[in-house]
Amino acid sequence: MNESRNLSTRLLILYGIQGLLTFGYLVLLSHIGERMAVDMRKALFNSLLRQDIAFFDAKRTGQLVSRLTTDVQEFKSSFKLVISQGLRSCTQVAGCLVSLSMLSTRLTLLLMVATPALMGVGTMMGSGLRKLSRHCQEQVAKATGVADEALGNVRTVRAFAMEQREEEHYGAELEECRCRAEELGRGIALFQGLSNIAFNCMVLGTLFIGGSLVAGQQLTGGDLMSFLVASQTVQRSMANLSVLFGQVVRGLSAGTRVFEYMALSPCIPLSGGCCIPKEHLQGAVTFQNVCFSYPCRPGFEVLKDFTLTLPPGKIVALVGQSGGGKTTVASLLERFYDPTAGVVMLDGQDLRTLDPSWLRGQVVGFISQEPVLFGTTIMENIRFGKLEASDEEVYAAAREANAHEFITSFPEGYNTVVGERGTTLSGGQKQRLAIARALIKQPTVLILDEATSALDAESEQVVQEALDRASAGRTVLVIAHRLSTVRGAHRIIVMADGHVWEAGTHEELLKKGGLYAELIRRQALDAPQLVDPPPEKLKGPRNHWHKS
Ligand SMILES: Nc1ncnc2c1ncn2[C@@H]1O[C@H](COP(=O)(O)OP(=O)(O)OP(=O)(O)O)[C@@H](O)[C@H]1O
Repeated sequence: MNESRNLSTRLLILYGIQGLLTFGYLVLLSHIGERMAVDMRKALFNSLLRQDIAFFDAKRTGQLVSRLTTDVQEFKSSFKLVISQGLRSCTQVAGCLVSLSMLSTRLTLLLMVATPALMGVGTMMGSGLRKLSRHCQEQVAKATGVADEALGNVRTVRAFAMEQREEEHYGAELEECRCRAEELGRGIALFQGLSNIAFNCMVLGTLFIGGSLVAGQQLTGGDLMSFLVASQTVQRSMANLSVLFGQVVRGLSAGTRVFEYMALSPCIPLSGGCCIPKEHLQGAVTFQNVCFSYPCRPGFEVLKDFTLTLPPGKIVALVGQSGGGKTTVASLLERFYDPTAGVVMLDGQDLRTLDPSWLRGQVVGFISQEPVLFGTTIMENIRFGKLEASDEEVYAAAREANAHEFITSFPEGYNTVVGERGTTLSGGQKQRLAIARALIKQPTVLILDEATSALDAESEQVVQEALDRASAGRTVLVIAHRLSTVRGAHRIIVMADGHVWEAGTHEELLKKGGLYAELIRRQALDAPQLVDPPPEKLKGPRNHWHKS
């Protein structure tokens, strides 16, 4: 009794220590794992936000979001499993190998020859499994992309009654996911089945060789039994490791996918380069012999030897056929892309030498046809143009954009939440918020890309008033489809075939009788009243950009 009481007390103390250590390691593991996941997500998100626009042209949002969520989660789970189960199994294997060598060196040596050979085969199978796992995760990301697109554009899906098609599309992608996951499952099953056979053969081998050693009196029967028990612990731990292996494979390929994007460095950095002091900034823009192809379509030249000057404080209109490259010109001016040849200059300085953050944040204001707002308050949406803007500056920008009145008519005023992408606002209201957001940074150069073309006549007039006000004293590039909206521009540039076809004022171009005159004639056929509008119509919403 004394002896067992003694042993029991020691065991009890050991159990206590084990409980405490288990608690400690799990707390530590969760602390490290969660921090690691947060750090990875932050680093990946930072890296994604810094990528070139060309990168986003080639990727689907769902795939990127899947890397931020599923892949990081998978990597974290594997990391935790490897540390908890993996470390335990490895320690057990190492401890038992010491016991085994003390029982019989010869048997242990045999075991140690067989084990690396088996592990070599396992590693080869493992690399195949990793490939399968990567395909599987890519397919999951693809399916997520389909769901993301359908849910993000649910209004369009509903408007075209395409719910069933989207269901089928998503279902097909999920089926593909299932096939790949099952293939991976079969691979892992084969791997585990084979490893079980291998380990059982090793037990059999031990019994066979150990039996002959017992017969030759080189080993006692008791030692052989101890050897078997210890080698079975090794086997159990190895089996655990093989189960863990599947998880590690998934975790590693998830990690590879996350680190792949973290390691990417953009061609156009977010910042760095010089800034032109405000007092010297004039806003003269020059495109000199610019050639450009989108990186995702390298063989297709959108701009060919394109030369254009935007004089400071003047309004230049860019017109031409759809797909002619007008928006591309605006993208180059914002330095979303760099030209493949030629140079874009601001006040005589190559854009590539200027700080892109300064250029986009303080010099160029961009108002597009379909403004995108964030699902937050009106105040925050306007302040997106200049984070440090005071409330007064926000109100002033809203007034300038003809938006103050409608904002204050809402019960919550500037604190009204606009819904995801601004869905709770009308097109004209969204556009005016986008104008306020662009104006708050007091840009020197303003780009208006079909800013009023999505609006009805009434809201177009209100928005146009705001744009007229905003254009005063700024270098303005207006991109327009409807030629009637740009008659008053200081200069009209007609783009065709990727370069400037003709340029001049409305009157000069009409007199010339070239492409512009032809486009005017064609549009006039669609809307005859635009050819020669009566004087009072000139003040209407369809006649803007007068050289006032
Ligand atoms: N991100 C992109 N990646 C690849 N090609 C693009 C991309 N954006 C536009 N393009 C292609 O470049 C060409 C010019 O497009 P762009 O949008 O500049 O024309 P646009 O004159 O503004 O047309 P629209 O008047 O219809 O808006 C088109 O052929 C278009 O398919």
